[in-house]
Amino acid sequence: MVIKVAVAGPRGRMGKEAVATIVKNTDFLLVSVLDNKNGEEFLGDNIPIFTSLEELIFQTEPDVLVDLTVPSSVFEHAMIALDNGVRPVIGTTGFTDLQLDEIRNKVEEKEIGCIIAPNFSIGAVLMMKFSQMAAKYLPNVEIIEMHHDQKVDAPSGTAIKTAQMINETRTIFEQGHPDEKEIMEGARGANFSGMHIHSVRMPGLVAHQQVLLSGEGQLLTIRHDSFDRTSFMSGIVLSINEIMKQNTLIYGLEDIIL
Ligand SMILES: NC(=O)C1=CN([C@@H]2O[C@H](COP(=O)(O)OP(=O)(O)OC[C@H]3O[C@@H](n4cnc5c(N)ncnc54)[C@H](O)[C@@H]3O)[C@@H](O)[C@H]2O)C=CC1
Ligand SMILES: O=C(O)C1=N[C@H](C(=O)O)C[C@H](O)C1
Repeated sequence: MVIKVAVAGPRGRMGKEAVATIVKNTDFLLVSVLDNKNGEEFLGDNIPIFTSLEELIFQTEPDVLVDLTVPSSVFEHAMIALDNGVRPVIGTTGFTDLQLDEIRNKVEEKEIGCIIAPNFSIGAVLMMKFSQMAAKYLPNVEIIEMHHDQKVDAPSGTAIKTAQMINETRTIFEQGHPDEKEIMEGARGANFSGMHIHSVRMPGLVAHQQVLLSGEGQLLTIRHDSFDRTSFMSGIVLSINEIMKQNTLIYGLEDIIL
């Protein structure tokens, strides 16, 4: 069966790459795209562009909505898709915990699958998993994520997910000196259960993260680099195929890849 796919954010950095990947894949049919800044009626020769998700769903009946937009619209897209029986595959980051809970509840109510993948690249998923394993033995953790300077959310979705996974194996404690004081605000980064997350934004970067884990007299560094957005595409293909078989919320690809 060919899977009918719609893409939200088709003209963004990730959206363009995803559209090209989906069009090339003979298991998928790109039926429509959702963009907030329209001007034309079609993307390429014949893919209709919509500015209303409800209208897109009504007219083109996708099985899956791939969302690669912005933190301020992704939650609404996910809820509309689920309410209309369309399975979301979400790469957009910047969800709040409350929004994640609401999506989880909606997925349970509707009994259709939804994937939220903070990072679609296999290397990044392995970096998160290895960091989770290592933190059990080396519980002093600092996460340094580095991205291009057009990114609107900080910390990155990958850094938050890494910290959440580490939190499952690391005994919670406040790192650093008990009397530590920031002379300049933000010097120690964000604090997640006592471990710290630092966000770097610079032109020329794509998506990079290193996790520093230390113990007595030793430091382990686990690093992943995405040099190109093609690194995310196999995860998007896997997610579109997988979500057709699922009826729960999958948050992070580690549960379906590893
Ligand atoms: N999960 C993953 O592996 C990855 C996730 N991302 C995330 O994907 C998202 C997009 O990243 P980029 O492509 O770099 O951003 P971008 O800014 O290049 O693209 C976003 C696109 O969404 C469009 N857009 C904004 N609001 C919209 C709406 N309401 N409806 C439809 N389209 C809308 C914009 O016009 C823009 O073309 C970000 O949240 C980023 O963090 C990025 C790379 C990998
Ligand atoms: O905005 C990006 O570029 C990326 N966003 C995701 C995140 O916030 O973790 C995934 C990847 O790091 C690229």
